[in-house]
Amino acid sequence: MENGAAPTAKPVIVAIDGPSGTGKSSTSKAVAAQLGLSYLDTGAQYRAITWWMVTNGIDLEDPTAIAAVAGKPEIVSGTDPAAPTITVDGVDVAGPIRTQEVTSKVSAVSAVPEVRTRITELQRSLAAGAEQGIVVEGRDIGTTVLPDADLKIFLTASPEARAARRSGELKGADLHTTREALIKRDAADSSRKTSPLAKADDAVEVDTTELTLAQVIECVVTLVEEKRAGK
Ligand SMILES: Nc1ncnc2c1ncn2[C@@H]1O[C@H](COP(=O)(O)OP(=O)(O)OP(=O)(O)O)[C@@H](O)[C@H]1O
Ligand SMILES: Nc1ccn([C@H]2C[C@H](O)[C@@H](COP(=O)(O)O)O2)c(=O)n1
Repeated sequence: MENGAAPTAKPVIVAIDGPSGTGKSSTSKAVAAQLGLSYLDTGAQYRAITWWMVTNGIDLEDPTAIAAVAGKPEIVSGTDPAAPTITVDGVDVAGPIRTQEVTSKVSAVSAVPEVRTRITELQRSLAAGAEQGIVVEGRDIGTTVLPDADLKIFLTASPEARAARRSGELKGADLHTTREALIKRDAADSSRKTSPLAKADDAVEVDTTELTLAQVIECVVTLVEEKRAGK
């Protein structure tokens, strides 16, 4: 190098999409931490705006009512993979956005185009500001939010494996009920008109059904490293 400075790696943008319980959050966080990248959980942003709507008594059966207030809450995501944060109007909502009530309503709110436009702007701005690069996980990252991402991954797993993982988290939750709820949410997320859950044509599909989390992380780290090496 002319000035003697070490060459700096170009920021890398990684998009990880897939249905619920395929391991997007666990994988993305670990890959980002291992590679020194930022991390963005876009589902948390949709959950945060849903939490705000529930808290403020917005009629979630009425897309026009949702659209009218979509610009009101200020949503801030912290992108350190070791300690990701999410606030709404300065309130830490990391816990409240994981309640059953929010989970059951988030698909309806996230289907409203004005909500998606708002949240997509936030996501693009965070990705553009990530100095080392970022791992962004969600449903439409490779197709809509960051179509020029350096690497796109689409995680899948059987409904049975996903339900077993979720039941393990929700101590004692009934496997059948959990499986049905996952399938219902996936159907809603895949069938909405605006940027549905979908695999980008140029995404690498990884079926995690028979893989441990450690194996999935290793697989994605290798794919990012190969991409960075120009392979
Ligand atoms: N390959 C795997 N094998 C076993 N368990 C896994 C695997 N990947 C993830 N898990 C576990 O499954 C659960 C769900 O994973 P995670 O939250 O990462 O999925 P997700 O795709 O982000 O789900 P959602 O979209 O609903 O947020 C977690 O408890 C996680 O530890
Ligand atoms: N890019 C995204 C991310 C999430 N959503 C919606 C659809 C999901 O059911 C919901 C919650 O996501 P999770 O926390 O389970 O990852 O948010 C979306 O529409 N687009």
